[in-house]
This record gives sequence, structure tokens and C-alpha cells, in this order.
Amino acid sequence: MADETEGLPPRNDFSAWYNEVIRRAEIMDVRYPVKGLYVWYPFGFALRNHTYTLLRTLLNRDHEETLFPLLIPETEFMKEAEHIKGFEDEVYWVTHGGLSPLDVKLALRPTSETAIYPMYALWIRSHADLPLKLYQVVNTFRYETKHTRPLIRLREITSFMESHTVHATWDEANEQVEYELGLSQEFYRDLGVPIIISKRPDWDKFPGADFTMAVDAVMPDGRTLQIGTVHHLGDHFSRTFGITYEDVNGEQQFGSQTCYGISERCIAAVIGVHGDDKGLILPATVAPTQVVIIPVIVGKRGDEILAAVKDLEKELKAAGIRVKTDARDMRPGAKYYHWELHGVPLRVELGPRDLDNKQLVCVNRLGVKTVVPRDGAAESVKKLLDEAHDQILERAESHLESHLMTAVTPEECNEKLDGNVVVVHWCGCRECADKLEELTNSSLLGTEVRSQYVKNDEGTCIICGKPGTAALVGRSY
Ligand SMILES: Nc1ncnc2c1ncn2[C@@H]1O[C@H](COS(=O)(=O)NC(=O)[C@@H](N)CS)[C@@H](O)[C@H]1O
Ligand SMILES: [Zn+2]
Repeated sequence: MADETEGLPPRNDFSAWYNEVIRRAEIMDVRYPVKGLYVWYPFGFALRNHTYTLLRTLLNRDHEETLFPLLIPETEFMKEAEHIKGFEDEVYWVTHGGLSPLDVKLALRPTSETAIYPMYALWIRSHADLPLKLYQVVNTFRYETKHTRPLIRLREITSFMESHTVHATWDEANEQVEYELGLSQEFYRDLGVPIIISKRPDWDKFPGADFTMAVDAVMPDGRTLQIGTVHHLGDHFSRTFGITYEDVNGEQQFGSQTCYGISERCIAAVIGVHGDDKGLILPATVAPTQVVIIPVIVGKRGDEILAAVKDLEKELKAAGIRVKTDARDMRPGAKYYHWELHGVPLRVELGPRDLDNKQLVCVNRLGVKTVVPRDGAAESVKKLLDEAHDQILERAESHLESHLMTAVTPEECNEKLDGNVVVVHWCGCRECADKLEELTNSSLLGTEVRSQYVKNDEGTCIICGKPGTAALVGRSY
């Protein structure tokens, strides 16, 4: 598929590196003839499926999966005023069936509130029907006008996980917001991606929501990537769509709702946060191939080595490890290059000396070499895969920590914003935020900041000097 000889651009030229690694590591093909729509290569799709299997495992603890239609009638889509305002210039419309114009035009879902909530209104009658917690993983469509980019900003979001829950009270919905934030923390820890959670300012919340909690990653260039959002919808949508239930006293009450979204940006974060100059570095939790065995054929013992490699592969497979053997007739170095580009967490070399010494030489994707006994290979490999995960998480955490700054003046903030995220204090008023954004060409990302590297403390507003609280400022994708 892709020519493997020339190297990748250096990672500090992140945009060029990212575009090239998406192609060379066979994640997505960007040549599809519609802007913002991309094609999954099989390797990328395998990575996507392992990632979403992990996400479904976490969601299935207290949600059920379902599937709603793609097309939303204009009559439903246009019901919630805020929602329309927020999406009217992003939504695609279907106006014809064949040659005949449709009497009601149909929206391609940009997100599915207006498809799901009319059905929730039919399903929910009594408090006994609550809480209702469903999710779906679907493609959604947004006519993005900003720069589109594979996995990061698509016009067809191919892997849009959206969870929609209904509760008896505002507080119970709020507990669900906290639950989904905890789920995000676990999901991203399993991906080795450190996150910062914050409350988006009012002008940036999801259209129709009470408030939005956002999950941000910091990419190598210091720009943030919003890799998840949890919205407390209050009863805005339940009033619009008539989602009511009979409470224990026989009274009709409006439901309180949340919705939660994660797209393939989670994969962009794995690629961006972990990679290096040689290509992808994949966490073993989602790597399509976790281990590659490289037979080192020297002299006349080729058959013996290949037989030993076959046994080893069989043993690792039987232990549930996703393993491949690369017995191609090419230089070991060229093989290493290929598997490093594809981010394989662990390489196992087996040559004549290793045969005689009944050992395996294991090298993880960060280059850490360990010699282990051939006996008990599956256990040793699983342990090395866990250690490799800890190492890439530690590497990512220290990158995040070193790219989180503080500033007390707009000038200082402006200086430090290059390649970093900055924590300031902000009084909470829009004017000061606008001023800061204008002075520093950045966005005020959020308050109530939750990260082990950020003190969510009080201070004086960076613009007006009035009492303020910690706020995250950054440039985002
Ligand atoms: N054009 C896009 N391409 C890729 N991912 C996107 C795009 N637009 C949004 N996302 C991701 O999708 C997540 C959810 O989108 S959202 O608009 O914030 N929230 C919703 O749509 C809610 N209905 C929750 S499902 C965002 O946090 C962001 O990570
Ligand atoms: Zn202020």
C-alpha cells in the first residue's frame, strides 16, 4: 500500500508527521472524492474496532446499546430552538427520493437527540421506566467549514458513540454526568492518554444543554483536542419532546437528561499523543498486532528456527495474544522498521543463540530490551506488554505535565501559549474572556479544571484583577 523506504517527517513538524503517519501506517486513505470523508484501511479499522470494543465494554456496565435511524424529519429537528441555532449551518438535508421531492425534508443526523427523544417520549411513562441509559455507535454528518482532517475533523464522523440517558431528577442526571466522566477517565487510561477535564464556558456549551463538561488531550504541538463531552441537558429537551413520567405521587414530571459523545478523535489522540519519529506507538489494549515474532535466520539452522517460531506463535495465540510472525525474506532491520511504523508494542527475536540458550529477546516499542526464558513465554510476554503500557502512559503523562504552564499577565500567557496549555485565573465574565482570547489568539477552554497537574484554586482575574478561579487557556484542533 505505501512505500516504506523514506522516513516520516519529524514529529516536531506535527501536522506533516500526522498526515504522513495516517497514510504510511495504513490508518485512513484521504483520497476519497468528497471533502471531509475518508476511507478506513483494514489496519486502521482493526485499531478502531479494538478501541470501540474497549469503549463498549465500559459502557455496557450500565448502558444498553441500540440503533436509531440516520434520517431525521425536519419537523422533529426544528423543535428545539437552541439546538437548531447550534446546528443549522452544519446539517446536511435529503430533499428527494429518486426524482420526487420529499414533502418533509430529512436531516442526516449531526447528532441524534431529535431522532431519539420523540421515541423516548413514547417509551417513558412511569418513574419505573427510569433511569433509561442507551447508547449507539453510528456515523453522523456535520458540514464543517473549518479545516477538515482525518480522525480529527470529519464531515462524516464514522465512529460517533453517543449515549443518551433520562433520569427522574436533575441531581440524578448530574450523577450520571460524573459517572460518564469517570468512564472517560478509565477509557483514556486504558489508551494511555492523559486527559484534562473542565467545564466549558457557557458560550461553548452544547446547544440546548445546561452545561458541558469536556475531556481534552494535549497533542505534541501543545494544541488541545476535545476527545469527549458530557452534557447535562436539564429538562430542556424533555419539555420540547414531551418526555414525561408519572412519579410516585401520580404527578406528571419532565425527565432530566444527559448525553455523552466520543468520536474517532479518541484514535487521533492515541496516534498523536504516543507516536514518535518512527511512527505509531500503540497501547497493547487496542493494538491490532500486540507481538511480532522475527526469526533471525543465520547459517544452516533456518528450518529449526522456523519450527521453533511456529511453536512460539501457537503458544502465544493460545494465550489470547494477538501475534504475527514476520518470516519474509528481507533484512531484520527493514522488518523492525515496518512493525515500528505500525506501532506494534512488542517484538520477539528468535535466533540460533536464543534456541540454544532457551531464551527469547524481547524489545518493546520504546526500545526497552528484555531477555526472558522460553519456558512460560506467554506469561512473560503478557507482563512485558503491561510494563510497555505503563511506560507509554508515563511518557505521555510527563509530556502533558511539561506542556502545562501558568501565567498571571496576558503577555506571559501569550508567550507561553506557543506549544503549551496555560492555566490562568478568570473572573468568569465574558468581556475578560473575549479580551484574553483576542490578546493571545487562543480560547478559554474551561473552568473547574480537573487534572493532577492543575491546581483548581482561586486567584485574581488575569484581565480585570477581580477574584477569579483557575481556567484553562489553549489553542485547539
Ligand atoms: N467534525 C467532527 N469530527 C470528529 N469528531 C467530532 C466532530 N465534531 C465533534 N466531534 C467529537 O464528538 C464529540 C461529541 O460532539 S458534541 O457536539 O460535543 N456532543 C454531541 O453531539 C452530544 N449529542 C453528545 S453525543 C465532541 O466532543 C468531539 O470530540
Ligand atoms: Zn475579569
